Amino acid sequence: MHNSKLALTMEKNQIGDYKFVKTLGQGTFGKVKQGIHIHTQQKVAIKILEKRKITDVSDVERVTREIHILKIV
Ligand SMILES: Nc1ncnc2c1ncn2[C@@H]1O[C@H](COP(=O)(O)OP(=O)(O)OP(=O)(O)O)[C@@H](O)[C@H]1O
Repeated sequence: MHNSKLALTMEKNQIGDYKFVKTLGQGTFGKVKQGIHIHTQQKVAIKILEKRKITDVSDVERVTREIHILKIV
């Protein structure tokens, strides 16, 4: 499976071409930050999953389902 995200580098305030602007909220599995594309200024929401919080099979299923739904859009 092709996954370009694997090639992204993460610095303190930036991931790939997106700079972190601020924290939007906190969910069960991690934080959601507002990001802005460094060239186009497009604003996005970036969910940062904390692997240690994904503990059982139902967590994996929930996270996987959300990733699949977001990929369709
Ligand atoms: N696209 C978005 N735009 C703005 N804020 C967002 C966006 N996505 C998430 N947030 C904020 O981040 C918080 C955490 O989102 P996240 O999807 O991780 O968890 P949740 O759905 O609120 O809760 P849970 O993880 O328990 O299901 C949200 O409650 C919201 O405040």
